[in-house]
Amino acid sequence: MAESSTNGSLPMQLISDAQASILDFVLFPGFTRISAAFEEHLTVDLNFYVPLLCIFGLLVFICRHIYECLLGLLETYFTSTVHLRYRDEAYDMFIMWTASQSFTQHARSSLATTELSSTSARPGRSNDGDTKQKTIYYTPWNGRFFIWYNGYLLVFRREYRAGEFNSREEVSVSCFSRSPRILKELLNECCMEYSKFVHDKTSLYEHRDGTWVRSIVSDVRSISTVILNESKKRELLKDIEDFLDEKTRRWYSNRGVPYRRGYLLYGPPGTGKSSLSLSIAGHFGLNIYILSLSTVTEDRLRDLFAKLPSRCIILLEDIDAVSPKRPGDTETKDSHQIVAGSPSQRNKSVSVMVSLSALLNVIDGVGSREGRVLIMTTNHITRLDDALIRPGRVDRKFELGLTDKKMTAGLFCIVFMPMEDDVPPPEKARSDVLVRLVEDRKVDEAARSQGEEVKRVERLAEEFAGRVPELKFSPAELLSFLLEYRQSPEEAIDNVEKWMTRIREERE
Ligand SMILES: Nc1ncnc2c1ncn2[C@@H]1O[C@H](COP(=O)(O)OP(=O)(O)OP(=O)(O)O)[C@@H](O)[C@H]1O
Repeated sequence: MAESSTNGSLPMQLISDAQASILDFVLFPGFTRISAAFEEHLTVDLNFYVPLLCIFGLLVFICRHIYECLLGLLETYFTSTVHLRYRDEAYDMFIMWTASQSFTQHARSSLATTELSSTSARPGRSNDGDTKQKTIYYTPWNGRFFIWYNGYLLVFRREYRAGEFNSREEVSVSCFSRSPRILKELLNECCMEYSKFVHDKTSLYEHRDGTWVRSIVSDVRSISTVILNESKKRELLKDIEDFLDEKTRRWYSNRGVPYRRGYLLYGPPGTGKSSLSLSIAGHFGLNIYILSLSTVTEDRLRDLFAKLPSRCIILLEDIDAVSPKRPGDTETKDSHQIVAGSPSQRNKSVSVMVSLSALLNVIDGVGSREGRVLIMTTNHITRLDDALIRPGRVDRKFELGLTDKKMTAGLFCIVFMPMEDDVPPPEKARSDVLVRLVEDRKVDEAARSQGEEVKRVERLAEEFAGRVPELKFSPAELLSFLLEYRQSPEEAIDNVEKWMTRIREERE
C-alpha cells in the first residue's frame, strides 16, 4: 500500500479501472477489451478518451430522459388515447379492421395468424376444413405504428408483455388532439364493418377464465334443418317471437314483472336440443351463450350470469347435473342447499360443482339480465327438482323425441334433397359468347332436372320412412347413418335394415 502511494501510479490506475468498469457495464459493454485491442494493434490509448465518452454518455442519458419527459407530457396533455382490452369484442373489431388496412402491409413487424380474433374465434368458417383454402392474416405486432385516418395521424400501439404467470397484449390507439373524437369515429367504423360481417351469422359464446369469449361466428343454421314435430316447432318460435316483441317488453316493464323467459327442452340424447337452440338464436338474430354446469363453480356461474348482455339466449346444458332429486326423494328443507356431492367429492368430480340453490339464485336473482331467453336442456326430466322447473323459471317445456315417420322422411330429405348452394357458382363468365350460351343451356337443364330430382327424393324418403320403425331411433343416429350414404339414396334404403339390426344388437 505504501509502495503504491509513493510512486502515485495506483490511484491513477484505480480511477481508470473505475471508469473502465462504468464504461464496461453501463455505457459501453466490452470497452476494456476493445481498448486493449486498439492499444496493442494501433498503439492508440483509448483511456485518453474515456472522460469524453463519459460526458457524451451522460449527455445521451440526459437527452433521453428529457425526451421521455416531453413525450410523457405530450401524451398526457396533448393527445387522447383509447385502450382496447384484450379478449374484448372491441379489440377484435379493431384488429379485424387493421388487417384490411394498407399500413399493415408495410408494417415491418407483423403477426401472422389464421384467426383474427383474440379468442381463437373463427370469423366465419372459411378457415376450417381444407387447408388449401386457409387464409393467413397479417396484423401489426409489438410496436408503435402510424396510421393516417381521415386526414389525422394516429398512433397504434400493440405491445406484448410476457409475464411469469400470464402474458398479455396491450393495445391502444392515440391521436394528437385533446379531443378523442377521431378515435371514436374510427372505432365506430370498425364496429360497423364488424356488424356487417357478423350480420347473418350466429355468435356463439363460451366461458373461459370466468369471462365470456366468442368462440365461433357461424352461418345461421336454418330452423328448417332441425326436424321435429312442425306444430311444436311453430309453437316454440311463436312464443319466443312474442316474448321478444317490443310491446311485450313494455308490458312486462309497466307491470314490474321481470322480463325473462325460460324454456326446457328435454328428450333422449341426439334429438336436437342443442341444434334447436342454436338455430333459434340464428332465427331471431340473437347471440347464444353456452354454459355447461359441470364446468363452472358457483362463483363463476354468478359472475357469468351477471356478465350476460340484455338480449341474448343463454343455453344451460344438462341441468340434471345439479339436481340431486331422484324419483322417490322427499323434499326437505335442505333440498335447495344440497350440493350434488360433499366438498371433498366436489373437489374430485368436476360434474358437481354447482348446487341447486346457487343455480336458482342466478336464474332469478337480481344479477339476472332483462330480456334474456334461458333455454335449459336435459336428457332426464324426472331427475329435475320441481323448484327448478316451476313457472317463472321454466315457462314452457318441449319434448324432443325419437323419430316418427314424418321426421324420418324429413331427415332423409335434408341429406338427399338437392340445394342451390350444393354446387359452387361457375367461375367468372368468360367472354366467349358460345361458351356462355352453352352454360345458359346447362343452367336451364339443371333447373328442369332439379325439379324431377326433388320429386324422386320425396318418393324415396317415403319409402325409407316406411322401413324405419317409429320411435326407435334418435335423429342423430339416423342422420349419421344417412350421411354414410349421402351420395346414393337408393343405397341408404337398401342398407337400412342391416344398419338397424346392428344398432339393436349394440344396444343389447
Ligand atoms: N331433430 C333433429 N333434426 C336435425 N338434426 C338433428 C336433430 N336431432 C339431432 N340432430 C343432429 O344430431 C347431432 C346431435 O344433435 P344435438 O347435439 O342437437 O342433440 P342433443 O339432443 O342436444 O344431444 P345431447 O342430449 O346428447 O346433448 C347434430 O349433428 C344434429 O345436427
